[in-house]
Amino acid sequence: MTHKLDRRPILRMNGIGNEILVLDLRGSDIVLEPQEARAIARQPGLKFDQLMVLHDPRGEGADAAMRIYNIDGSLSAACGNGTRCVAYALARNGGPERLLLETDAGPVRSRREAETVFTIDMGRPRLAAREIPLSRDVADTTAVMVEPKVQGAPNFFCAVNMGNPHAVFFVPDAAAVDLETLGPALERHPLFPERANISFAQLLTGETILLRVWERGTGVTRACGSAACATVVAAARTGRAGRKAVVKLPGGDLAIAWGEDDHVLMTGPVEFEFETELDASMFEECAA
Ligand SMILES: N[C@H](CCC[C@H](N)C(=O)O)C(=O)O
Repeated sequence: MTHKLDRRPILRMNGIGNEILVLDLRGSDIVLEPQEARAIARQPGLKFDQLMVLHDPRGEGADAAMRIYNIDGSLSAACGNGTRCVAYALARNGGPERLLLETDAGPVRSRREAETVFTIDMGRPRLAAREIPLSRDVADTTAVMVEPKVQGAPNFFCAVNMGNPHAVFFVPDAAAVDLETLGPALERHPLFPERANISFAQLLTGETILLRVWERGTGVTRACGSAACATVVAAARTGRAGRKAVVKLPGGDLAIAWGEDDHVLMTGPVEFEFETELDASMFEECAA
């Protein structure tokens, strides 16, 4: 049996514990179906939080276009940790140290800071209710009321779109939050027509924030880069912290800076784990 993805190399990496696969399909017109992404996630050692697939760019000067799959096969237009992994994947073996990547949320730039440390320009946060998107037209997205209420959840959150939708709840003790229960209930709350990534943030100092995240389409992860960006934007908008902060996630730290030009920069490390190949047998169930 043959399959369009047979013998395609795939890299397994992580960005501070966010489990990432990178699949470079440039030079082909192959598009991965959601069920094929889910089939890859079922392979031993290939379970991922996000699968970053590279395609030929549409525009001049861009290095690649990215399609980003969650473990449930749904697509996200942004993934900070995965974008650092892509930057490493293309820079290794003497490739470019600066990239321009196309996403459905607009262009994203990366630059190498050290062997395995990269800064990603995640672009401008979008803050209007229809841009998050929220299903209610609230004027102030810094304090959106959870209505209908969710038992055990705080009543208010700050909404930020970083290319993907985020709800940030500030709590006194992030470790005490029941993420497995509140995460799914809030991800699919009627306020979010496209679902949302759900963050619980605890201010440690004016420039250090502890963060735990339930990711849309994936669940609990050890880190989420776009959520770290959304959290610093939310903290700055509400006067809780400055525009530069270190966000401490279960898998490690990210340095976030919301610049005067409105762009959010995220700096952090990546770890290369292994390279392997896809093979046709992985997709047998998809064909059935
Ligand atoms: N882990 C990613 C975000 C994944 C977001 C995805 N779960 C969605 O928006 O559907 C990050 O580092 O930014």
